[in-house]
Amino acid sequence: MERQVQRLRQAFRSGRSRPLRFRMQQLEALKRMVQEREKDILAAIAADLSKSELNAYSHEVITILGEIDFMLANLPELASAKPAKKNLLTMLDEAYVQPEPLGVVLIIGAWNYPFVLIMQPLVGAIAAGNAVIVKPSELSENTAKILAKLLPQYLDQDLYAVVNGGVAETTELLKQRFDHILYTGNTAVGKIVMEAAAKHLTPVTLELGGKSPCYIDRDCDLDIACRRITWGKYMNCGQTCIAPDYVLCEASLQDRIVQKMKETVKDFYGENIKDSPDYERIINLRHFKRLQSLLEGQKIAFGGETDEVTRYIAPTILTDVDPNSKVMQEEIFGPILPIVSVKNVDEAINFINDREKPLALYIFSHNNKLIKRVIDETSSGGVTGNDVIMHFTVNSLPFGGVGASGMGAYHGKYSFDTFSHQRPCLLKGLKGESINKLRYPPNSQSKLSWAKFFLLKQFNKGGLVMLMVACLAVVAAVIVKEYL
Ligand SMILES: NC(=O)c1ccc[n+]([C@@H]2O[C@H](COP(=O)([O-])OP(=O)(O)OC[C@H]3O[C@@H](n4cnc5c(N)ncnc54)[C@H](O)[C@@H]3O)[C@@H](O)[C@H]2O)c1
Ligand SMILES: CCCCCCCCCCCCCCCC=O
Repeated sequence: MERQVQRLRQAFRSGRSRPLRFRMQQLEALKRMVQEREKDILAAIAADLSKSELNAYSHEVITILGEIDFMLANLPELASAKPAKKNLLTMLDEAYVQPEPLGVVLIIGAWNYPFVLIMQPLVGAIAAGNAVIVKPSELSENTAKILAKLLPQYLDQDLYAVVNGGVAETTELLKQRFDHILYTGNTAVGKIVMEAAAKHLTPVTLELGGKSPCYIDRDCDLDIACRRITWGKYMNCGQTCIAPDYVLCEASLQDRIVQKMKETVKDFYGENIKDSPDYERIINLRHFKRLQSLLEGQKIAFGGETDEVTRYIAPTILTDVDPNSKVMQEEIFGPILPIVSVKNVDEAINFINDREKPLALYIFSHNNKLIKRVIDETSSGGVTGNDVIMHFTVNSLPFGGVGASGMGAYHGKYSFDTFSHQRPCLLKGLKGESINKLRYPPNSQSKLSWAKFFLLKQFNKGGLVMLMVACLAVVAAVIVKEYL
């Protein structure tokens, strides 16, 4: 591992990853890879997640092509130096912010969207000019293999590497020094990553999880709300970081919600859900049994059927759920939707604020003021109003968590910024030395007054005129002294 990281560091030190043209070429190659090897990529995702190739495309590939196109269109501007406002002392100088690559970065992906969760950060890391090691999840082994096979065929092999493996290999990798680590996965491992990074003062982006609440107001279109919640909850068999984890609503709405979601499930997946190509399966037996245990002691209003052989769990809704029951103590990350009754939106807000900050928050209401109030009085990684999941698809929005659901963000411009150092640059001339006497010792009250005047810029309109006059006098004096 150490030799591999050193090799990438040497390649980074060569400066080859910095020229804009090179970065664009690598991104264009990545796009070619996705397009030319689409069938292999879809087959790998499908095999890992028991997913149709249509869903593999719409859940993962489409996002990556969109991200690459965004970066190709915007990279020249993103990577350009940004002129900065100056103060009176530096008004004759050049001040700007220069984005620069961080160095060698590590991207650790998770199994539930195995292609997106490696490729989307990779696009940003390449765009920012870094060398990159990606470590796909060992649980989505087919996607991990295809990435290890294809990326070296399309990308510069000295600057971009794939390391496959599980806990042992990831642990070894985390002993190395990186210039940034973007980790996607559960909170417990997020702490391990952060602890390892701390040893090298490596900044981290932690894309974690949590229980994303979905509040349904009594004043809302229940048909549309239930259709959208059903889509986001049971997509990928509920194994989505920002899936609505549980519903909060007044008790009087519960039965109608169940009925409408039941009808929508039938509409989406047909009479025999098991036969639907659009309904996936649980990733492994460990998660299957974990999810089965969450059903124990619960009132199953809909679904609940399971098949261990195929790791099938039916779209399931639980009603009258006790907030202290097991299903409400951990991220569900499966096709089980608990409904917890609250008296009103005040109680919903308190319920949300009494728990860890979630990765996402959803509110359904006709009342936009209520939606904005819930947003203002709670916190979450992100929000979608009157829908679920969709904030993930807007790459002008930063995607990330807060508190226990993560730190940092990426997507679009935010990926570029995450993998860049925004370097402040001030270029001064060698003239105008007389003004610098203000800061040289010996200090004095007069110098201090001038310093306040030049640096604090606290003056009223009248002072503005005085300022202009004073500036002109100073500039004239400098010109006379320095140039004549
Ligand atoms: N915020 C996001 O963008 C996002 C996206 C997907 C998933 N998630 C969250 O991720 C979680 C599901 O992912 P998961 O954790 O089951 O995925 P996972 O099991 O694939 O693990 C994620 C990565 O961590 C590594 N890993 C696992 N255990 C480790 C250890 N002890 N030491 C070092 N590395 C280790 C794995 O090799 C893998 O690459 C959920 O909480 C979900 O909400 C978040
Ligand atoms: C024609 C409309 C197509 C809409 C496609 C919507 C795709 C949603 C993709 C969601 C991916 C969520 C990944 C979240 C990562 C956490 O698990």
